[in-house]
Amino acid sequence: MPGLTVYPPFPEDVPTAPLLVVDYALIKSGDGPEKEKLWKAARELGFWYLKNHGADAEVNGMFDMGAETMHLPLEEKMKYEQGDEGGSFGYKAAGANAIDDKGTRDTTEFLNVAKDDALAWPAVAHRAYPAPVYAYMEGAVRPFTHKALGVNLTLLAVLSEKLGLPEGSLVRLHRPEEYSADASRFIRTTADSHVFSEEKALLMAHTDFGSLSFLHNRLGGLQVLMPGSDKWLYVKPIPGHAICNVGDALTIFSAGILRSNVHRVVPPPKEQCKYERQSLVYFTRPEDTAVLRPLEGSPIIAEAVSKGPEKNWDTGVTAQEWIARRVRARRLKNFQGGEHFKKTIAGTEGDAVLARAVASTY
Ligand SMILES: O=C(O)CCC(=O)C(=O)O
Ligand SMILES: [Fe+2]
Repeated sequence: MPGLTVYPPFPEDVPTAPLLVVDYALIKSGDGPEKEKLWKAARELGFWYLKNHGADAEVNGMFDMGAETMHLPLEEKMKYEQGDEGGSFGYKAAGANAIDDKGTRDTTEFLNVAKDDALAWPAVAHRAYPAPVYAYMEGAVRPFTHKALGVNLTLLAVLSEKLGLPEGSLVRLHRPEEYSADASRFIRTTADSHVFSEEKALLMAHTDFGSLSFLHNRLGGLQVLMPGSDKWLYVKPIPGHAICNVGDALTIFSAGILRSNVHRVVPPPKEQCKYERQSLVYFTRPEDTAVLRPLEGSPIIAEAVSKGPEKNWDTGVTAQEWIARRVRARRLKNFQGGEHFKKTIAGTEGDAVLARAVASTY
């Protein structure tokens, strides 16, 4: 069973990013200092560890589901490919995406299972998935979706309060029963594509499109671009600790107060690179129809808007449009040269930061 693989430990002599550790049990009990820690992490690095999240069993079930799916013949997985039109649910084959402005093919495959399909099952909300998704639906996919929703909505409520928004503002933009691009993603790169090199990104430098990501890593490879620098640092996986991060939508809703930080995935460090890398993430994204612009009713957001008039945070697009554009831009079939790629893929990080991040990768 995949869950039984024993990996070499993350090397001790590799520098790592200083993520704060937030205790979800304390957050749930309303602990003031812990909420303050989350607030600090979400503004400064935009990444933090989350312990005591209570989803370990569901995460393990999802790794089993994902491994079974990935071991299906390519021909079978291709029946569920996400396509080139900007839809992100379903399977994405290795090589379907560009990872840089030269149009280099990626080597990462993944499967995105929509929250809407998990919650609607046995009815279908959006589409069909490979058989293991259904075999694990009751045992892992639905329970993981529920746990991830619970965690992320709880964190959103705290961030909403800290932003000084009217009660429930952020949670109301993420109602589980409304359609959204929320999804559980299982990611795999095989060991033969891991030549240990920080120059070879498995997942290009990017920011996440949505609101909050709830990530589970067993091997290293994830790196964050340290704010205000050109320095990439590994995020060390810690058993039982999720890695959480802020995505573009929260940056826009808060007029830049919350940080959607640039990150990437490179081959796992040292001995770890001999192993297939698998990871699991739940993306919480705003409801499809939510318009991405700073939220009303918070004095500090209003102040951030007035202080930064050079940055127009009002995108004028819905969450659905924002995500579809960025997904579409990555597909190699839609590649129309470097300038077009950089323009269509851009998130909230600003052209200069992304250009620097991409340039320093390749
Ligand atoms: O695999 C990982 O560690 C990170 C994945 C990621 O950043 C993403 O899918 O957006
Ligand atoms: Fe990401």
